[in-house]
Order: sequence, then structure tokens, then C-alpha cells
Amino acid sequence: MTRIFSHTRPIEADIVDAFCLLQKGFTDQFVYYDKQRACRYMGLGRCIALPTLDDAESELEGPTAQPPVFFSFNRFDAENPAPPDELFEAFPRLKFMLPEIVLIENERGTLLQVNSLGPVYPGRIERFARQALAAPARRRETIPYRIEPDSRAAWRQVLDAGLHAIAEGRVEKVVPSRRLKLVAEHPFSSKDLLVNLIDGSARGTVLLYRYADVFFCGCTPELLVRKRGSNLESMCLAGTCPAGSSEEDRMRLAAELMADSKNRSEHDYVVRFIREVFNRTCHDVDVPSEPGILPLTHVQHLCTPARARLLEGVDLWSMMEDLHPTPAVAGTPVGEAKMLLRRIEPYNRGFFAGACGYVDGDGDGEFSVALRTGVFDGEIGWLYAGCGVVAGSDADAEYDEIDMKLMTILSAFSGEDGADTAASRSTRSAAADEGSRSEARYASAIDCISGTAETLAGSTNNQRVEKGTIR
Ligand SMILES: C=C(O[C@@H]1C=C(C(=O)O)C=C[C@H]1O)C(=O)O
Repeated sequence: MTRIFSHTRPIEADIVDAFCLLQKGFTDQFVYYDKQRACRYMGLGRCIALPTLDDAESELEGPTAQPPVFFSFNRFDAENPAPPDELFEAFPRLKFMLPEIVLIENERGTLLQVNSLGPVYPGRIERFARQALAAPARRRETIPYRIEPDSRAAWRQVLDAGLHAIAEGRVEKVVPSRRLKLVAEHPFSSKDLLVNLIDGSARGTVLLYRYADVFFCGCTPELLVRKRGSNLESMCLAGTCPAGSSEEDRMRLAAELMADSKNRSEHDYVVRFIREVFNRTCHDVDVPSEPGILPLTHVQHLCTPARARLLEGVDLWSMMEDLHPTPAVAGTPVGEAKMLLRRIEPYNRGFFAGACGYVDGDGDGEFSVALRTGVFDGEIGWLYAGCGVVAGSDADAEYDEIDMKLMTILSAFSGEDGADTAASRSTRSAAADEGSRSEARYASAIDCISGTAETLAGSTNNQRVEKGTIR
């Protein structure tokens, strides 16, 4: 039995500023930061890593009874025998990682948690709290970069192999990805990308996992599973169109997406899969039959929220394992599609499209699908994005769709919305043409608007979709 001492107290600090100040002293860093709701966890240092939470016992100390917060970053296909990209190879294979310090914003307030394997020395807590309070306001930095373009011809080959497997009846849908190399003008830090993602226009949940000098980060719109007590939520997200250049344009594109049978069929595979998993492990399953639209800064998706109540005895980890990967990021049937991806993708995805999140000592927590992400070290980065392919998919259109999705991780290099330095502009690929969205555009994207003029749903996390609510 592992005994963990978690001391938690309220702080009046801005947790992102505090993280930016405190992070200098820690090589292990973990972030799960929902930009729309107070579900924000920022961890520093590693107190302990555990293979299971079954043998852990926590002693809660301090004025706030917040159970210890464990982070968990998992590979897309952990059993893939192909060696991962060398940057991913640097990360250890650990399941539940408990930081020494966790800065928290959740329904209990703004908190500082200090974790230890012995009673926490009060002077240590006070020191971190003092430092957090004195943290200066963060600043955004633009990082000029260039992209080494990948070849359309190589992508066509991947896509042809996927379409061939579909024609043979081995899979109905597959979700291949592209990988691009980014080279910045100078080495950049995880803090710089983190701040730009949190303060910039990208919507979703910001993820960061840093181990020594290497870090994986991004901003994903896709919730895999959220558990609070016996309440469970997931999200079926598949089917994509551009965000549009005006509100009118966006609405028109959204309506076209809703009416597009190819995108609707890509989406339906995901709905069927999540509904089946929920029907097996849950009761009171609620998965609407019609999707809504989730408008993001750079793209829009078909989105169906899924809710249920968990059967007693089923935990968050096993739900995550049952749900991941969904047909949104692998294909249908999932096992066959994973096998096909091992064969046709010229690299091992590592954490890209993996399940990344946190679990607390009560067993509550959430995992997101690590999309719109990259892995970075020094001045180098590898960026990843994929797209659903079904019979009739066109290689060039899918290539362009991936370019749009890449804009989200590329926005991490823009110090200001609208900033576009001459240096980076001259070296960017078309995919990198980020940074032209205004704050006003972002504000209008906060409320998820339906494909038709009407917005029907209410919400508890500010992500509203037509006909069906993400609660
Ligand atoms: C695979 C990605 O996105 C997924 C694929 C989508 C699609 O094919 O339409 C949409 C959302 C995501 O589920 C990615 O962003 O890399």
C-alpha cells in the first residue's frame, strides 16, 4: 500500500502565471487545462508514479479536501512494435504520475496542492504559495519558424492503401495522419507554447507533458471521457469543414457539413461505437440521434455529445480503455484499422491521438484525445494531424483538411492573435498561415452554434451544440 500525503489550500494566484514562474525548477511538467470550464490542473515535479491507483491510500491535509491529482499520458497504440519517433522515445512508460505540486482551478476553487510520501512540511507549502502569489504576469512570445513540407505524393500512397483496404472490405473507415517537421529560428520553451495556446484563440483543452528537455503539447477539442461520481460523458467528433471567413460564411459551411452524406457517415461510425461501449458498461445512456456543430477557430466539426451513468464497479481507467481509440482517430472496425495504420503510416504516432488526462484520488477525472498536438525539443518539432477516410475520399481534399487542422498547433507559435512576423511569414507553408483570427471571432466561437440558425442546447461547459448537450 502506498501512502500519499496531499496538502491542499486555496490561493489567490493566477495559476498560469504561477506555473510559468515555478516551472523553471522542474523538469517534469503536466498540464490539463480546459479553456472553457474550470477544470484546470497544472503539475510540477514527480512525487511518485504508480501502475495502479488500487494500492494507493491518500491522507488529505490542509483546508481543502482535494484528493491527489494524477496525470496520465498514453500512447495512441502502446503495443505498436514499430519504434516511436525519437522524441517520443524519451518519455518513460508510466501510468499514473503524481506531481509534487499541482496548481488547480476547479469547482473547489483556485488551489495549491503539495504531494509527498510523508507528511507535508508546512514551510514548503507556504514557500510555494508565496512564490505563486508573487508571480509576474506572463507575456506572449512569437516564435518564427518554417515548416519542412511533406509530399502530397507520399500522402496519396497512404490514402490509396487506405482506400484499397476499404475496397477489399477489411475496414469501412480509416483515419491516417500526416507528420510535419517544424524548425524554429531559435530554441523555444514549453512555457512559450503553453502560454500562446492558453491565451490565444485555439479552443479546447490545452495539454502539456514535459519530460526533461522534450515536451508534447497541443490544444484538443475532443473529450474522450469525463467521470464525476457515476456521471459519465463522452463526445463523438468526426466530420470537418472550414471555419469560414465571416459568421455568414461559417453558418453556410456548417449547414453544408450537416447535409453532407460522406461526413455524416464518418460521424455515424463514431456515434455507433460510443453508444455500444456505453450500452455495455453504463445505464441511462443518452446519445442523440442527430449531431450538432462544434465551431472552432480554424475548423468546424460534427459533434454528438454522449452521456450515461456508470455501472457500479466500473472505473474511469477501464472506460478510457474501452473507448480508446474511437473510430474518430483509428477507423472502423477499430482493431483492423489500428493494424492497417501500423502498416501504412510511415511512423509510430506516439502520444498523438492518445488518451491524455488526469484522475484524482476519488477516481474522478477526464481524458481527452491528444489531437492538434506536436512533440518538441530545442528548435525542432514534429506536428501531427489526421482525417477520416471512407470510400470515395479524395487524397488532395483530405491533405487540405489536415492543413486546416494543423493551424491549431501552429497558433502556439503566435505571440498575439493577428501577429504575423515578417520572418515567419516568409518561411511558412500554406498550412502555417495562422494568426489572422480576431478576438471577436473567438468570442463568437465560444457558444457552439448549430448548423441551422437555431441553437437549441444549454450547457454546463460552454460548448453548446444543436440537439444534444455536452454537460
Ligand atoms: C484526426 C484528427 O481529427 C479527428 C478527425 C476528424 C475528421 O476526420 O473529420 C475530426 C475530428 C477528430 O476526431 C486530427 O485532428 O488529427
